[in-house]
Amino acid sequence: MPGRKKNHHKNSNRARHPRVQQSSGKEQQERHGKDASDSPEGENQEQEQEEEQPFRIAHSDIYGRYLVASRQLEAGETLIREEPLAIGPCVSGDPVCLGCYQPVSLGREQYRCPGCGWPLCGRSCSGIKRRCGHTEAECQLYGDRRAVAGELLTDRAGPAEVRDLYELVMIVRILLLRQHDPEQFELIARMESHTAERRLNEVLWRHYEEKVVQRLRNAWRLDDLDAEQVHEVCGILDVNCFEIGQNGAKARTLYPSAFLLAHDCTPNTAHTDDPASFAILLRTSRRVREREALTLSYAYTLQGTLKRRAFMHEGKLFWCRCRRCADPRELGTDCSALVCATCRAGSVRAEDPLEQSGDWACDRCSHKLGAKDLERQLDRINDDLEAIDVHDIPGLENFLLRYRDVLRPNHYLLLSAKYSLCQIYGRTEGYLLPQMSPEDIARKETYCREFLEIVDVLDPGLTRLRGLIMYELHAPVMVLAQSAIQSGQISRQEFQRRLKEVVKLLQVSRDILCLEPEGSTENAMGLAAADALVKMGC
Ligand SMILES: C[S@@+](CC[C@H](N)C(=O)[O-])C[C@H]1O[C@@H](n2cnc3c(N)ncnc32)[C@H](O)[C@@H]1O
Repeated sequence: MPGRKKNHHKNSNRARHPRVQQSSGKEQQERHGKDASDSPEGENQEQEQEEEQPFRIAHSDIYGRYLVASRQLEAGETLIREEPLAIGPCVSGDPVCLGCYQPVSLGREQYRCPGCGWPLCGRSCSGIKRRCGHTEAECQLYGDRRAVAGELLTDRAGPAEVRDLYELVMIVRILLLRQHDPEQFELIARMESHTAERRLNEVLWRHYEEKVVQRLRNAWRLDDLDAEQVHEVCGILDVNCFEIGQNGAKARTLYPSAFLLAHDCTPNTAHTDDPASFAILLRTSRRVREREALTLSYAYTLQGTLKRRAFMHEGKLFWCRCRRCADPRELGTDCSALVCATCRAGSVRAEDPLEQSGDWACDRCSHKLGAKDLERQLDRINDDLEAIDVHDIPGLENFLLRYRDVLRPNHYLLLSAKYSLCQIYGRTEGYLLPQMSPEDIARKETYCREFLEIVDVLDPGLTRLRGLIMYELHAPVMVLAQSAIQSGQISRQEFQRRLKEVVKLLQVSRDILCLEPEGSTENAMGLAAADALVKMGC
């Protein structure tokens, strides 16, 4: 889930988000799943005051600590706006500037920090000597270890080496906080790390022992390193980090209270981040009942149950058992179903989706498939999709054709291709709207509608995906309506009906996308929607 701004005071995080209240002892004992409309007992005056706050902390055996709505919340209410306690590059093979997290190259021409040799976007990067960027303390530490840090980052370094070096940055930053800002460090140290469970996973534990603890101790000569504490920090990062970034920047962040949100595969909040301060802006995406858990999705919502659950289990150490995960049809979307390879008529779905390694079965014949085989098949199809250039319209169309007899139409891999097509039809040379045939325009409209139907169920309300797809949909509806009225194919009345739909699509996408931070691509689309409405006289 995740700038450059004036130095923020260490207390600013706490000042800029609503005060988080602890819930009553009674509520802390409450298990998740209890009817959210139950009225809390033992309400007192103090609690009445708390009603002013949009949320408070509760506790359950399943979620641990989590946030609940302290009153009914309407869609679009701001819940949290807070700056990160810690920020650093994501764990990937892509080098970024340590100040602003924009991509950099590792070639000779790339500007480097004179102090430590790490690549920076330029000497005027706004993140230099800033708390949310490349600090003096970090520069000195790396500078003293040039031979094991910055100097290895050349264009001869492979992606694994680059990844390993960048992975250390945020860990080192948190360890530096321990010395330079113990109060902030303490807030991070209180986050869930799942260290005991992680220790049982030999592969994972060895990775962090070799790539992090031993490297920092032996190569980086951080002699006073407490190995347990480093493992704890690694766990905290894996469990609590948001991946953020706008306009090409990519960073991971820890926030003082947003980390408390529980996961749900159809969440009731949406968030974005401010490109200048890296602050998270968290809002309700739909109406939330009093005492309902506030949730966000830790995984990409438009993935199948098998993948989402595996992701959560691997990184966050829990098996999701939400309503969507428990339903073989994923709330009616069927976005994990396959076409039966035996009878070619039935649909293959998980017999019990909460049983990760259980069988998948056809609803028409006796065909069954083990989850492992299915995973391998899906991985192969996914590799095929990944191999297609994001602007390759014929390639993506061909992908849809190739797999239409293998995957059900709403399967998440087909949806992923359709989503790309929704965005590139009308924006790619050769397929700009005036260049497109009526058939291609109608195809864009169909993909947008199919995608929107699923997003309405899986990521409903004021969510970025809905805003984006509605903006994409308005154009083909408008163009086709205009050509249909001009050629006399539709009546004036039908034309008016279609125009009304265009206005509605633009209004909703404007309302959603204008919530995105200024300067972001999404916000620009929101402004374009607003502009189009003005031109239409609305
Ligand atoms: C980012 S932390 C959330 C805060 C955490 N509950 C705490 O007390 O610090 C993520 C962890 O919360 C728990 N969690 C969140 N959502 C959950 C869910 N839907 N089911 C089970 N556990 C969940 C898991 O232990 C997960 O690793």
